[in-house]
Amino acid sequence: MAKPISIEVWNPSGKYRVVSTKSMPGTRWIRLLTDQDCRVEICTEKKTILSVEDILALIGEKCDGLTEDWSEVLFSALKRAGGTAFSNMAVGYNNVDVDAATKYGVAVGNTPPNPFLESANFRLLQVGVLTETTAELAASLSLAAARRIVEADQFMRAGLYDGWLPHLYDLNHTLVFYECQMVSLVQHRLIFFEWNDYPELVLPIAYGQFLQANGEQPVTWKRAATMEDVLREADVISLHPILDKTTYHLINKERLSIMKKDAILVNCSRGPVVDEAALVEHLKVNPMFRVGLDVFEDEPYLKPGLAELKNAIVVPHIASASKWTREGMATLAALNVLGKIKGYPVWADPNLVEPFLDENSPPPAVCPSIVNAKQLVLSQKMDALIVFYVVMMFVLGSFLSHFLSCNGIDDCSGALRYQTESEKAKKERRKEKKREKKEKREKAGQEHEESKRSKHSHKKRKYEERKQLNQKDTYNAKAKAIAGAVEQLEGSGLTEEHEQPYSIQNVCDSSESSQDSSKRRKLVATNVNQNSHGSILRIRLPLVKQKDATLPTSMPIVKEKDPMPPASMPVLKQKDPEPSATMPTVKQKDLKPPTRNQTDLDLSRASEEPCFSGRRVTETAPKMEAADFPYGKSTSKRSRRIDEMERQFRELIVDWNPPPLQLEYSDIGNQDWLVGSSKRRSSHNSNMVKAHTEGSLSHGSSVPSSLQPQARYLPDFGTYQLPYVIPY
Ligand SMILES: O=C(O)[C@H](O)CO
Repeated sequence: MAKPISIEVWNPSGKYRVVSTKSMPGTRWIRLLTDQDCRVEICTEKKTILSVEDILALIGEKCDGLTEDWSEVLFSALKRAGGTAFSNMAVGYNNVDVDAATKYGVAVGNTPPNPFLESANFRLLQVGVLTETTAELAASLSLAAARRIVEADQFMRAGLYDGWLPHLYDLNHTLVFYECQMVSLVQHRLIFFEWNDYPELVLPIAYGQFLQANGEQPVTWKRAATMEDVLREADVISLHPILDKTTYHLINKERLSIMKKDAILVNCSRGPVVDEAALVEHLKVNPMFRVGLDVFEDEPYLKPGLAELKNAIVVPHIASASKWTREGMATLAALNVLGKIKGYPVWADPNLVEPFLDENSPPPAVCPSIVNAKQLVLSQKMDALIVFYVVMMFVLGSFLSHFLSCNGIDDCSGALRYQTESEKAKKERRKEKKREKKEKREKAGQEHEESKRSKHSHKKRKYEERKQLNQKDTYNAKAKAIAGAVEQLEGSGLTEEHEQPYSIQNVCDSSESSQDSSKRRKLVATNVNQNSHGSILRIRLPLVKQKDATLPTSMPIVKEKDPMPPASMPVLKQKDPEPSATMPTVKQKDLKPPTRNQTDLDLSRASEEPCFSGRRVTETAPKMEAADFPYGKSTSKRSRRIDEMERQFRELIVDWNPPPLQLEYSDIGNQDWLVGSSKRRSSHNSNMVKAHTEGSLSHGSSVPSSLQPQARYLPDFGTYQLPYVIPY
């Protein structure tokens, strides 16, 4: 039976029993535990190192957590007592059998920095609780060794100093740091000591960046390919590895032998990293070789002979010995235990310790650093800063993606896409509407001119119609070619656009159009579906002004109240009836040949235009039959009806050739009673006909076919004047 261990108890009625084998710096760690219903027992034994029996006695029969050097025996004892948490008050945990702890389901905490946790390198300047303090000591030992401070101190105490000498204790060294997370921070401290005037400092990139960021000239640095290279070249070597089987006796007899005879070796990591016995021998035969040691192979003991060597500086494992660091370590150790007892998740970024160390705010409800968290499958928790960072990256990513796509840049493939900015589209639409209104005004004026044009012979009109038909055919051919080219482009994926068009931007989109907006939407949808891969390519053809706007264009003109979907062909004015040879800007919907609804448009136009014989309609009709017409039976019926009417109109009126007349007397010109106010306008026509009639009479011949009566359009009445009027 082990003798009783002296303890002090905090919060005796606490639900959870937490034992500390040492009195740790500060009181915050105690408060954090007691606030969470923990009874805290602190060993007050004068012994620095407790025996296994002592610890077993401390554990007792019920213990929830504890801090001290630990092995299988202790972990099994802790397990038996119901304990699930252990924490080292140290970053290093070579004193802990982590596998045994894991076997007994006990979480092992440490006090970061922890270079071997995945998140350790998350932030460049993340320092943990020990880093800077350790760096300070490494730098101090380097400087002390380099400047022979301890020797100089002893020299003075021995009364040997009798005046200044030119070569007393001078030195010029290169610094090298081997395998450490703390390099940049060690160097940070070195800059604090203004060691950057040394000719060749071997430094990490991060330090150079740090200096530059602070407006300083980066010191030169280089990265050695092998450790041997470092050892051969360096004047000062500071060791900061963890201790495991790969770093045990890292510095041995052979490696010592390749180092410069006046090199400096510093060790603030773990004693067994250096073969201390070999070191003692090396120091003896190389009096200018110096060491600064914070840790020892048989700590707390020194290898025989070391204590007598003047070229060795030895300090009692004080690398972490600053108030802030040591109190911070105590806090982190306590929070590891508390977090496990409470079932908190594990902090995902253990080197980020500030949230735990801020005395003015409660620490996060997490375990700061559990080294066997993965093995125990403990859940992780990111700190708010990391979450914020991740969220921001996501938001920025989305924004960037949106920005790229809005600017026609495919962020995945890098391919360019046509622009789709709705702003641009709106502007275009506004322009289009203005243009359309202007056209309508012009047309209205042109229709007034129309009566003047009646002097055109039927032949000429037919010629013009044919010409227009040719133009239309040419246009259709070109439009087809363009559509083909566009299809190719679409196929190539170079110009694809992955959204529905905002509207169809041609005259049909006029605000004056009574076209039902839902129909417009339907049309959009239809066309979208027609697109094999769902992409839409928009190219707009420039509107070309007509030279003579009075004549019907070969392209359909959309009437205001046309209930049908917009024509697929754009308005093309006559000035340049051919489509532009340059790449036109036609919207994708504009690429189809005219469809049935265009016929309606044509017909409606024809019904206004006396010169419009209907032939064009007849000729266009077969094409339209073949055209893709997705609007259902009723519309086809209607079209057929219109076709029929058109045909009758043509047969009865347009193409009607009356039999030769024996004109005894004609009162054909005397139609004023019929047209009333249009008398003045029509009088010219009447007179003309009359003159011809009279001429015929005088020649006694039949009326030439060109003078055969025709239906005429009376624009003021919006109706036709038939060749023969039967008064009633
Ligand atoms: O590992 C550590 O944390 C240090 O060696 C303690 O000072």
